[in-house]
Amino acid sequence: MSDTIDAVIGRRVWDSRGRPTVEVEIRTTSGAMGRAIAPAGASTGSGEALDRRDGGSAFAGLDVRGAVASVNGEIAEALKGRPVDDQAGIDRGLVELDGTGDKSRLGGNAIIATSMALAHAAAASAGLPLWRHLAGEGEPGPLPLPEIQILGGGAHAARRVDVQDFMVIAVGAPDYPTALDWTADVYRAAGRILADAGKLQGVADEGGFWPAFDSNEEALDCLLRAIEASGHAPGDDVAIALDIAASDFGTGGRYTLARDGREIDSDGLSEMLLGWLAKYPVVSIEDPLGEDDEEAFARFTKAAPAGVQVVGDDLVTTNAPRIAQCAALGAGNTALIKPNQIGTLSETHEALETALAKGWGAIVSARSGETEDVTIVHLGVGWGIPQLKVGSFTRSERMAKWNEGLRLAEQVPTGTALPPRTAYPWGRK
Ligand SMILES: C=C(OP(=O)(O)O)C(=O)O
Ligand SMILES: [Mg+2]
Repeated sequence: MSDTIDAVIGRRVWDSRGRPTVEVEIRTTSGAMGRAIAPAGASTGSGEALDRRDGGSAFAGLDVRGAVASVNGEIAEALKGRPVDDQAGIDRGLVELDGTGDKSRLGGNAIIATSMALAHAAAASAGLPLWRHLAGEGEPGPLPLPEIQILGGGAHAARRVDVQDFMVIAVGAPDYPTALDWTADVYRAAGRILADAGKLQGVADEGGFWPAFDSNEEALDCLLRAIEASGHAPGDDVAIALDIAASDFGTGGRYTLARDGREIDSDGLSEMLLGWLAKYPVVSIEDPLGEDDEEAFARFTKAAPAGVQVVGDDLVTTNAPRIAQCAALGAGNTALIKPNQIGTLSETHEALETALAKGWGAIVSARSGETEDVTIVHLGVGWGIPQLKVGSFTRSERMAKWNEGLRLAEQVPTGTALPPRTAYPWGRK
């Protein structure tokens, strides 16, 4: 007889932007416990599950008391007595109980925290680490390759520059711990360069430096110089990854650039970005065009140099049918996987499987509003997702995840090595 759910507790806790969010704790009759916290995005895609938010005065529209009440009321009532290992059945039940299609009645935040807490409780009940429980009978993947923000911009840094994330991927690192070492070298080098130039303005939402740059290109030049100054070979050892988050500065194929207010069309934006791909060692570019600009997204994907990863985030919002639709159009070749975009772990897994079945790559990702929750690292290992995106290499809500990866590196039976270089499209050696 499988262990059953005894109690579901919703709790109001805080995220890294100082906003309330939802924590869920699930206890079983055998005494097992699982706990998870919902993250929150700032540059959200329009297809995302909707958080339930409320509150007056300082928290107008930002509080989560209603979502917490959903957990302690309807959700707790529906889950009590159910087998803790029935993730698929319970996730389906949550979607049906909500009944809206966008999860707005119970709250996307209430539902994803419940769904993730359930996985933690089932793992604890079985006496397994979460990654092992998630892998089931299958072989867990190796540690995912880290994608880490060095400079922040866009909606996460008051639009000082258009591009939201200037990141690095240590493509030449032999293993996960070394990838973190090399990224730390680049982060420190960037800090020194910015401080010397008097361009430092603290850190953006995800902990990357928030520089006083006057153009996207100035940021790209700085990042390239930081890689060089760190002693690692740009492109071969440490490459650049960008999240343009273009939906944040354009709709209907018209884009407005932050510094000069200039408006450009889809072709103009594509041309600018393709120029960067030719000039800088960029191996991955996310949301280069807006979520409603699929045709241009497809043209860009085709025009991008071979081996460059073109990632859909706002474009596909971790939604399996949408990933299939974009794959058919040729818009993108890699899906960003954010569990709270779709709202349950089962639907997240379906999105991942759809992406992989279409020949796409996949990156499991944190949100700009985060907490100490480390569930996504276990998804990366348990489900064999090849890459992991978690903002910067500072701020503890980010370090909780990178450090959890180091712990898992001691446990994953396939060892700590990244998949063979040839498994990655950007292999350059
Ligand atoms: C992590 C991101 O930011 P947010 O959580 O604000 O969507 C992103 O756009 O990839
Ligand atoms: Mg993004």
